[in-house]
Amino acid sequence: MTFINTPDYRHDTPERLGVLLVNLGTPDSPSVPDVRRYLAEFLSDRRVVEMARLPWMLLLHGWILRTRPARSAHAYQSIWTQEGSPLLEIARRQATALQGLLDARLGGPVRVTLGMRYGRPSIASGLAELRAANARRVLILPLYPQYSATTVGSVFDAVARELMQWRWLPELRFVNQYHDEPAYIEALAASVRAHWAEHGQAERLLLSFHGIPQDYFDQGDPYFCHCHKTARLLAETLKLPAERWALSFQSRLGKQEWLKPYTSATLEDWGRSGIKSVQVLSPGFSADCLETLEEIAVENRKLFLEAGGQSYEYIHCLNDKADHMALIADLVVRHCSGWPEIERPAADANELVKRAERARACSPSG
Ligand SMILES: C=CC1=C(C)c2cc3[nH]c(cc4nc(cc5[nH]c(cc1n2)c(C)c5CCC(=O)O)C(CCC(=O)O)=C4C)c(C)c3C=C
Ligand SMILES: [Fe+2]
Ligand SMILES: [Fe+2]
Repeated sequence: MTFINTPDYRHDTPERLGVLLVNLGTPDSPSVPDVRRYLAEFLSDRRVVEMARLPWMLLLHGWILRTRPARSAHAYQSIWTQEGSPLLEIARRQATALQGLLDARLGGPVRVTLGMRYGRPSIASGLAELRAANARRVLILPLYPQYSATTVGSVFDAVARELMQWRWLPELRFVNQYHDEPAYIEALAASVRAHWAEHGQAERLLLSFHGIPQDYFDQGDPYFCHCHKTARLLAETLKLPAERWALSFQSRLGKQEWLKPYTSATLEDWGRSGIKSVQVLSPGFSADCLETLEEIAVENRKLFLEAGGQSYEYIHCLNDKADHMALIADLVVRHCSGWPEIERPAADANELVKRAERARACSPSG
């Protein structure tokens, strides 16, 4: 076997714990060629599109990648900022905040890096940074609260594919989901309450999650159930009666049936049936992105107002809010329990040096 990614860890420097924060990823720029490249990578993922390969590749390259990039690029241009794509910029802020929290709590033995499932910085580059930091233990933390094979499963594939090329593997742990974590539900509830304190309460609260094809759920993907549990716990925490809120699924693509009810249809129904004011939250997105800033905040607003609604407010994702990042830091600490960086933090910095010295005795160069 040829290992492409050598040389490996070092014997002579203190060991660290690495945290790879992962999110979906975004194009390098909102230009049509960059969006096409991004969509080609994303939509070639077998976890995302389960259709038989040959017909899907013909459809993808023969039609979708010739038509969709222009439309998607236009949408990306509308949300792009000086800092670039909101998803990536927020992910960077999240990584910085998490590093700060873990440093304050553990005194410095943890290195946080970022890896995007599609586009850059890649999962491979994030793992390489962790290896360069001598992170012998690694926690993979996909920032998807609800598990789906299309997202979390796909992150696993990318990590495994990269590590197949390493000779010296890290110890590895993986966060699968955190859809019912009390601190996550409480952070969502706090963001809704803060919005209510400033703007008052609308007639209805819509909890809109990214959809997946219905067929994936029928075959066993637990995503639908995770979304429902998150929504129920949030409504209970907010003490919202059933008639004041609903759950829906957005971002449908293609002609097949996706999870229902659709966000767009729900908002149109509400507008037509005399509901005047709504607030919309997307609890499944840990960071604002195209799907919230354009599809929810702009497109769906238009649908509701055209159907007769009068007031439409979008409540932002948790992004790098303090309570959100504190819960992520807590997830890290709990998932890494038993590992030395967590169990014997700052007070034992000397111990780390001593261990590095002991290890040097058996390194080829030592
Ligand atoms: C076949 C398609 C798709 C599945 C299944 C899917 C699942 C899924 N996606 C997210 C989160 C995000 N998706 C985003 C954008 C996006 N999603 C799809 C397709 C599927 N997603 C496409 C083609 C796009 C690109 C934009 C477009 O052309 O419409 C984003 C935003 C990325 C950004 O750059 O801002 C996120 C985030 C989840 C959580 C999910 C399943 C649970
Ligand atoms: Fe998506
Ligand atoms: Fe979308």
